[in-house]
Amino acid sequence: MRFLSVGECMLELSEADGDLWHMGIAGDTLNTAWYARAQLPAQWQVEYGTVIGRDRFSARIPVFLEDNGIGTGALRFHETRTIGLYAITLAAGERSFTYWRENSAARTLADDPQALAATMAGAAVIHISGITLAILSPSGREALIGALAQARAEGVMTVLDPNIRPKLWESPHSARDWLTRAAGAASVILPSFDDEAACFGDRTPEETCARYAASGARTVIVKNGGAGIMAHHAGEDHRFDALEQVEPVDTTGAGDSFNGACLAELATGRPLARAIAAGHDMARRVVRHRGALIPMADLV
Ligand SMILES: O=C(O)C(=O)C[C@H](O)[C@H](O)CO
Repeated sequence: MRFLSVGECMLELSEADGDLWHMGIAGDTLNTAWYARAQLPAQWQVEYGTVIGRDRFSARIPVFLEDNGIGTGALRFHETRTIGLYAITLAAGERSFTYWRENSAARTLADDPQALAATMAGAAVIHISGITLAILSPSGREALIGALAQARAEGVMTVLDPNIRPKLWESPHSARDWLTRAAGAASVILPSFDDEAACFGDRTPEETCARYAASGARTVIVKNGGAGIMAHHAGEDHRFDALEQVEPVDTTGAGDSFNGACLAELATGRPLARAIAAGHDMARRVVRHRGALIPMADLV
């Protein structure tokens, strides 16, 4: 069984001490693959699909993936571009990002629809995010949504986390339009309420859940920063209580880690409540750690 996550991973700078910064590798879809790897049984293959360059910084990516049990069969190469970079700044544990990624190799990941389809062939789960869409050209977005819709029609679990980053979209209108189209190709949608409220004007998690359920997804789980979760699954609505809150050190990757653990449980046929509990447990660990990724050795 193959779990494939497609998007952009970057060099990640997180503050260490004054002018010293720690360099890691992260990116929302990679983060989700990472936590899915930690949660899935060993017989599952987890792969990360992106485009990287031929330079030394890009060369770190396949080594990093392989060292951590993530397959590189879906990696492709751009001859002249390189990978992007982002830095995390923190205010009372809440993160914000600065990006240097305008011309990254990953922006070309859907330029060749045949190569994209070959990457996706044979996967049981395909995960993308709103960031994957936001970085693409309009024709790349069309190609990616088309490939996802095709996979869904063939019975693949197709997953969208809208993960809305206003800085990456041309306009709020464009974000709403493309995300609504992508939602129509997803069987599982994992939005975060605060992002959706800001972009779509949803007043409650119930509204977010109903809007995405109307696009035809089998499963919608509305993350809410550890507060109560609203979900829709197999035609029914469900509410899950808030869990005990933890004091965050850095919230980077919280939603992605929730996705990874939760999807691992759903993909292996576990009940919704167990999948949500696994997602929460993972996210509570991640917010107590600096940067998006807890070392794999500490997870498995
Ligand atoms: O913002 C992005 O594009 C990133 O992928 C950086 C972070 O790792 C991600 O946003 C966390 O969800």
